Amino acid sequence: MANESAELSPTDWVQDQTKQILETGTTEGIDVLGSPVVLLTLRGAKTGKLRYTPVMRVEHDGKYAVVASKGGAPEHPTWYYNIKAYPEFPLQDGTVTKDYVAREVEGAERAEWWERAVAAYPPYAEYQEKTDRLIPVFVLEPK
Ligand SMILES: C[C@H](OP(=O)(O)OC[C@@H](O)[C@@H](O)[C@@H](O)Cn1c2nc(=O)[nH]c(=O)c-2cc2ccc(O)cc21)C(=O)N[C@@H](CCC(=O)N[C@@H](CCC(=O)O)C(=O)O)C(=O)O
Repeated sequence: MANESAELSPTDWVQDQTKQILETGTTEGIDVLGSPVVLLTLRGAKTGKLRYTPVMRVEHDGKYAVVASKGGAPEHPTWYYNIKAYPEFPLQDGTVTKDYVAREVEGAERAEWWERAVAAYPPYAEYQEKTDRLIPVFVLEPK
């Protein structure tokens, strides 16, 4: 997977942040409202293309949560379907890239990780207020 080239987001600010990570070789120094970011490389559910997808960094005990918030929009980000289709993918945190397996979580496990996510990036709480869509949470465990 590493040698296949991946696509950048069509969204300018996301593309800019991804380019910075690729050029500097680290996610260090990339933030959204002061909170750190990690970089996923996901495979498109329909096209099979690799796609760089930055998300907020929510880490605990070597596991990560990935929150399909899309700013509280009424619909899931399309990358939600990419993870559902191809749940094994690399995550870059700082200069380290490792493979993880993602699992959508619910109930008490989701609540536990949602708390961690809001602690890492408080605007997630506002996003959930904005929509009656239950914002999906994936937990990523090292492969
Ligand atoms: C615009 C669209 O974006 P999206 O997948 O809906 O995701 C929207 C955003 O969530 C995405 O840009 C995130 O990276 C934004 N984002 C976060 N988004 C979040 O939802 N949560 C976060 O925590 C988050 C943090 C974050 C930090 C930094 C940063 O720069 C961006 C951040 C997109 O990229 N479309 C592409 C790809 C579409 C795609 O993935 N197609 C799939 C098919 C998908 C399907 O089955 O429908 C395929 O190729 O097969 C396109 O239209 O060409």
